[in-house]
Parts: sequence; C-alpha cells; structure tokens
Amino acid sequence: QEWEDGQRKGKSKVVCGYPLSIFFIVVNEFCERFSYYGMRAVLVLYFKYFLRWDDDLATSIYHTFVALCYLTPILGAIVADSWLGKFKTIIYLSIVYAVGQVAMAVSAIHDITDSDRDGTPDSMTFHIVLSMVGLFLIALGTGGIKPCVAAFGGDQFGEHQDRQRRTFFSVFYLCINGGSLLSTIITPVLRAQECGIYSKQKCYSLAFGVPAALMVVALVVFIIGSGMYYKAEPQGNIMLDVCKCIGFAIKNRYRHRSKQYPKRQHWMDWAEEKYDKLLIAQIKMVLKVLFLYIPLPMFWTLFDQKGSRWTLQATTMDGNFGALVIQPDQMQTVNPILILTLVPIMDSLIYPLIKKCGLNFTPLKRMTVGMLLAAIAFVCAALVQIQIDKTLPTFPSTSQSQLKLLNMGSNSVTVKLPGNDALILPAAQVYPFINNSEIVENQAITFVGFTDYFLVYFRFVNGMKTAVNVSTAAADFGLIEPFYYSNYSQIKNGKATFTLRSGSQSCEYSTNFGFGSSYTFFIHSTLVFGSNCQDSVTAVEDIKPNSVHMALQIPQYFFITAGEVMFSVTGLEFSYSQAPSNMKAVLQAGWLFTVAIGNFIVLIVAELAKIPKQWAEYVLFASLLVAVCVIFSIMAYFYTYIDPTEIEAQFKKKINEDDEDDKSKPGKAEVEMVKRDSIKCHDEYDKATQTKM
Ligand SMILES: CC(C)C[C@H](NC(=O)[C@@H](N)Cc1ccccc1)C(=O)O
Repeated sequence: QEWEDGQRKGKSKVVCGYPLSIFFIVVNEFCERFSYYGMRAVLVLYFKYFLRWDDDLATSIYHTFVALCYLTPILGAIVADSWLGKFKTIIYLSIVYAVGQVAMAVSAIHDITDSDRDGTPDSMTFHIVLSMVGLFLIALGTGGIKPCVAAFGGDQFGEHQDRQRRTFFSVFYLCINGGSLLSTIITPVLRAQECGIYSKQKCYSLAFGVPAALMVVALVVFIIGSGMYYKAEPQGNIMLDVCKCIGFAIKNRYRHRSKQYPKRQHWMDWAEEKYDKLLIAQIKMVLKVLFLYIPLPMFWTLFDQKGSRWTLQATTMDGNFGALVIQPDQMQTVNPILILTLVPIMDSLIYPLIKKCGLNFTPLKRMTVGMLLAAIAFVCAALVQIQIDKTLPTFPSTSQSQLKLLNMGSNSVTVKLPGNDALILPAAQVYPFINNSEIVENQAITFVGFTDYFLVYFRFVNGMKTAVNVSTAAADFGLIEPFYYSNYSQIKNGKATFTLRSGSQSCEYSTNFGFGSSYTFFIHSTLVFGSNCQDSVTAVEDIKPNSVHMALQIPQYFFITAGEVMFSVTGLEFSYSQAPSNMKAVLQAGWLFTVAIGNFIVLIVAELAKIPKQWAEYVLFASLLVAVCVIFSIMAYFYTYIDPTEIEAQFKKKINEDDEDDKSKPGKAEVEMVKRDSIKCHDEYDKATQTKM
C-alpha cells in the first residue's frame, strides 16, 4: 500500500490536497455525459420523424437501448479488472463510443440516399442499419467505460484520502449533471435547425454530430492526462476465479453435508481446501455488498420514470412560464439543475450539520432516506395527477357515443333524441352530448402527443349559404362549402388571426389557443364580410386547454432529486469503498446493473399492472418503494462496514509470515496449520468489520 501511495504521489502533482490527474478524469466525464445525454435527448424524435417509426416501436427501441447501456458495464468491468486494466479499457471503448456517435450523425444525413432530392431518404434501410450499429457501439462504449472511469478516479486517491475521495465522487456527480444539463438544452435546439445539401430538413445530423465531437474531446482530454494517472495493474481473470471459487465452495459444502463434518463460519469457507484465503475474503466482501443491492432496483424504477410517465404528465399541463415556454421533455432539466444546487448544499451544510448534532448518518442510512424521498416524490406526482384529472374532458365509454349538436339557424330549436328528454338549443349554439344508446359507432377523437406540444387542433363549421375560405398569414386551410365543416388542422398555440374570405370580401377573426386545446369554430349565418367578424364566430372548446401549471411538478422533481443525491451519490462511493482492490470496477458494474433491472421493472409493471388511473399507479410505485425500503433498512442494519485495504493488508502479511514458517518447518502437520490460519483469518476479518449500519 505504501508503495502504491508512493506511486500515486510520484505520478501526479497535488493541488489543494487533490491529485491533478483527477481534473482530466472529471473533464472527461463532463464531455462524455454531454455526449450521451445530448444524443439521448433527441433519439425518440429521430426514430419518429426521421426513421418514421410509430410511437410504440420508437419507445421500445429507446428503452432497450437505455437498458443495454446499463448492462454493458459488466463487460467493461470484466475486461478492465481481468485483462486490459481500467486505463486501456477506457481508451479503447471510448474510441468505439466515438465511432458509434459518428455513425449516428452520418445516419441522420438525409441527403446521402435522397437521390430524387425531395427531402426524404430513399433507402430507409441504410439509415436504420447505420443508426442501429451506431447505437450498439454507443451502448458498448458508454456502458463499458462507465464503471471504469468512476473506479479509475477513485484509484487516484491513497489509503488515507477518504475525505478527498468522497469529495471527488460528489464533484464527479456534479460533472455528470453539468454535462447532461448543457446537452439536454443544446441538442434539442440544434435539432430544430434546418440543414441539408439539396433540401432542408430538421438537423438531426447536427444534434448527433455535436455529441460525437464532445466524445472525441473527452477521449483527447483523457489521453492528455495519461502521464499523471496511477494505473493499477489488472490482476488476472478475476471474474472467472470468483465464479470457480464460488462453484467449488458450493460443491465442497454439498459433498460434506453429513453431520460428521464440523460447520464452518461462512459457506465460502468450504473453498479453503483449494483457494487462496485472500480471494475467499474478497469474495465474501463482494457478496455482502451484492446481497445488499437486491432491493435497490426499485429506486431506479421510480427514478427513471422522469423520462417517461412524468414527461407524459407534463404534456397535459400548462408550460407557460411568462417569458419562457417550456416543452414537456424540457422539464427533465430540472433534475440536473437541482443536482448542481443540492450536492454542494448537502456536502457543505446538511451532512456537517447532522454530524454536529451527534448523529452518525452512515452511507446506508443516507440511501434509506433517499428511497423514502423518492417515494414522497411519487405521492406528489399522484396529487398533481388528481388535479390534472379534474380538468380532463369526459370521453365516452365503450358503450357510449358523443354527439355535438350545432344550431346553425337564427332561432332556437327543440331537440329530442331517443331515450332522452327534449332540450332547447338556442341559435348559434353548440351542445356537446354523450349518449348512452349507441346512436353512431363509438369513436372519440383525442389529441395527445408531447412531440406536438406546441400544436393545437381546430376546425371550422360554415353556417353560411356561401363557401368560405379560411387562412392565416402562414397557411391556407381551404374552402368550406355552405353548411359544411373543415377537417381538423393544426396550428401553433398562442394568438392566431384567421382571415375568412368569400370571393373578394374578407374579415378577420382572432383567438388565443391554450396548450393541449382543441376548438370548433362556428361561422354564423349572420356574418357580414368587410366588417369585424369577431362577434359572428363562436368558439366551442372540444378539449379545454391544459390548466394545471407545469410548475406544480417542481415539488416531485425536488424530492426525487434530493433522493437521488442521498441514494445515488452515496451509493457510487459506497460501491467503491466496500470493494476489494481487484474488484472495484466489478462492483461499480453491479451498482449500474441495478439501474438496468430498475428499467426492466418499469416495462414489466407498466405492461402487467394496467392500472386505469395514473394517480393510482403512482401510489402503487410509492408503496412498493416504501416496502422495499423497509426491507433494505433491515438488511442495512445487519451490514458491517469494512475496510478492504486493511483486510487485504492483514491477509498479505499473514501469508508472507506463513511462507517464512513453511520454509523453516517443512512437512509439518499442514492440516493443523490450515485450521489455525482459518481461525486467525476469521478473527482478522471480524476485527476489520465492526461498524454497523
Ligand atoms: C443515476 C444514473 C444511473 C447516474 C447518473 N445520472 C444522473 O446523475 C442524472 N441526474 C442525470 C440526468 C440528466 C438529465 C435528465 C435525467 C437525468 C449518470 O448518468 O451517470
């Protein structure tokens, strides 16, 4: 250890107690996360609008990609810990990653296959294949390097630099969120630009190209720091050794199941006949942590719904913040913004304050509180949903029909529908009507879709005896025959001015469209062209504008992010500090694997539960997390913190002493010695594992 610390000191300059080398690692992480989140931000829209996939296919491929990104860390960790070492693994996989990003950018250039120059690609297969190859390489790269970069950063600190290492992990998390915040703001703006050689299209190639460039920058920055890093050597195919050792322990235990064989302290001790005691002790440390990970995916199940359920919830809300109009998917940027504020506040204020109060707020306690905060966030989401549900239009059920009665005349009329009381419909009025008897085939038109958030739907009904043309400054919506109606058209929300024209005569009608609304405009028979036609058009709300403000989502974002800071930032450091030296990246990968499982749970629960009320689904998720949290706190209570370096040092010392002994006493009763060693090593292990939750 001293030698290793010496190596660290010799390699990198120390600035304010921190090795300079970590500067390159955090800048690398910033650029890499910019690249990843920037590409991810526009991915679904690329599938939908460029590759022309439907919503379901786009969503499934998107989630599969995200899950793959959190499965590949295992591969990266194995390669790093047992073969290439973390440094080389990061370099090689970053190259794979950058190639993947470039492939994505190229796949989004429509001109490549647009031989008829009509603005759409002629061979979609080329674009699909190239983008899928690109995504596969990106998943391999981003997932592969993820456990290595965090663990490699941790490696730069010596045994006695726990405090600095903890700060490093906090800064590391800030960089992740700094990079993702910038990119999720920038790449949607780039995508909205128009570009192309022969014809102009939405610029997905630029939105993917900039993340590709950032990945190259990340790689270059990491290489520049090369001379300063402490590079721990890989220690053989450790994963294979671990699997063989566990397999042998199980087999050996099974072979000696009769009562005549004395019990051993731990089932892994049954591997002692064949395997190194140090390896057995290291496996015990890893298994203890992995066991503790079992309930953790539930946290990620809730956490990752920010990008799906919460974004969909935002589509039914009002995003008008005065000077700023927020898109539903842009609400997600609240998460990194809060991370950037909360991490420093927690580190420099809340945690020290708790410590001053004499409370031992251990990592596992923090993670438990983090889980509870996430559950509270979902309760907030449920409350918001209840508010939204109150404002949603009533749609006909499967056994009902919806009618809209329009009185286009200038006198009121009495309407009698079979099975219903007569009603008086005044002149120029519209009456929405849900009928229990199926008068017409059941159908309801709903206009949902967050990609069209800024668009609202409208149609005109012409109550005049002459045909009327409807247009705005930007578009012509065509001619509407007398006593007939137009199809629904889309227009940007906000103020709109329509010009109604009949022959050479015209008049203007202005109105305001709220988010998510839909209108039928009824042109009265009494309209006189050439005058103000504002009073001669009646606007009927088919769907009311979203009235619950998006700001109401801020509390749920606050709680989930506070939960993330306590759970995720702490978990990242916990996974590093509790891992044996040769299995640090493996445990980081195990940590990320819980994220992948959490994402799969979202898909499974959403598919299986099929809860009709969204607020009830939020409450279900919150309750599940509270239940899991109780189990986790019990498991955490029995967990004893270890200092892997100390345990390993004691084992190594013991093994050296034994080697000396063996040289001086050849042929002595070996079995006795193994027993004695075993007891002594257990004592050492127990001494080093005394702190509880
Ligand atoms: C939690 C991840 C497994 C780890 C981390 N993610 C974050 O820190 C998120 N807060 C980032 C983010 C940004 C924008 C929108 C959603 C999430 C990571 O990516 O390493």
